[in-house]
Amino acid sequence: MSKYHVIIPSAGSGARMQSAMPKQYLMLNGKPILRHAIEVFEVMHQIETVHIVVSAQDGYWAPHLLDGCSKTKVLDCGGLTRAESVLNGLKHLALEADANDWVLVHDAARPGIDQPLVERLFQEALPESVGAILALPLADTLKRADSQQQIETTLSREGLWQAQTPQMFKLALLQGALQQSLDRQPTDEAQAMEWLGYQPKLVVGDLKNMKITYMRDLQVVSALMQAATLDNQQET
Ligand SMILES: Nc1ccn([C@@H]2O[C@H](COP(=O)(O)OP(=O)(O)OP(=O)(O)O)[C@@H](O)[C@H]2O)c(=O)n1
Ligand SMILES: C[C@](O)(CO)[C@H](O)COP(=O)(O)O
Repeated sequence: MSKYHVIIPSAGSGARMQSAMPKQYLMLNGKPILRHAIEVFEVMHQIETVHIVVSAQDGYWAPHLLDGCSKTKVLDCGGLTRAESVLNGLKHLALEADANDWVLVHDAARPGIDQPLVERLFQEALPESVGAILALPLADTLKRADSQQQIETTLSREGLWQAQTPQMFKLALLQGALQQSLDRQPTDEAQAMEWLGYQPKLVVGDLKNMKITYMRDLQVVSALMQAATLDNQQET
């Protein structure tokens, strides 16, 4: 029976956020951003291990960030790119997990993940599928800008999705794909798999699982997460 492991890339500098510290350490709804995802995976019985990959240099990691966690370990093997951080985490995981285990890669900068979304990924990543990612079909019209930031053309949004995470693949397959494509800097795990000719499944995610990239995203994600919590409380 395949097991499920999680790698949380959390070694970025958050340059686009322009905050005093890397964005994954900023407080959101009462806890550091990186803590939200850790707590979701910690309580899921399907998840065997969680490894959070941090930068050995960022100086913000502190052991208390894993208080109360029993299956999460920190790896200070963050790389220069997200793909490198993920690959370094996979190399460590490969020392203790089976090649055929599933690994879910989830951005620390996506605190809005929740258990139903992860279980949707499990259910819809068909057994014969090579893997799957959470994603959202594009809702807005797409424009391409020229160098003057004027509209050059309108692009069809037919069939276009915005990738989210987790992105779930078999451990050895993903490690090999990232190893082979590192110099091409895949923007996500799925792209490394696509370059090998695979077609991972797209599973509908949620707006609250958006990536915190810019300062303005903090309020949006905070509000979406609080609204979801209220909805859950009203349903119970
Ligand atoms: N060398 C890197 C770069 C990014 N990440 C992680 O990958 C996730 C998504 O990346 P992104 O939003 O681009 O984060 P940053 O690279 O920190 O942001 P920026 O591009 O604005 O610097 C984040 O959780 C980030 O910490 C990582 O582990 N290692
Ligand atoms: C993996 C990802 O979050 C999917 O949308 C995205 O590719 C990360 O990109 P970033 O530039 O590292 O934020």
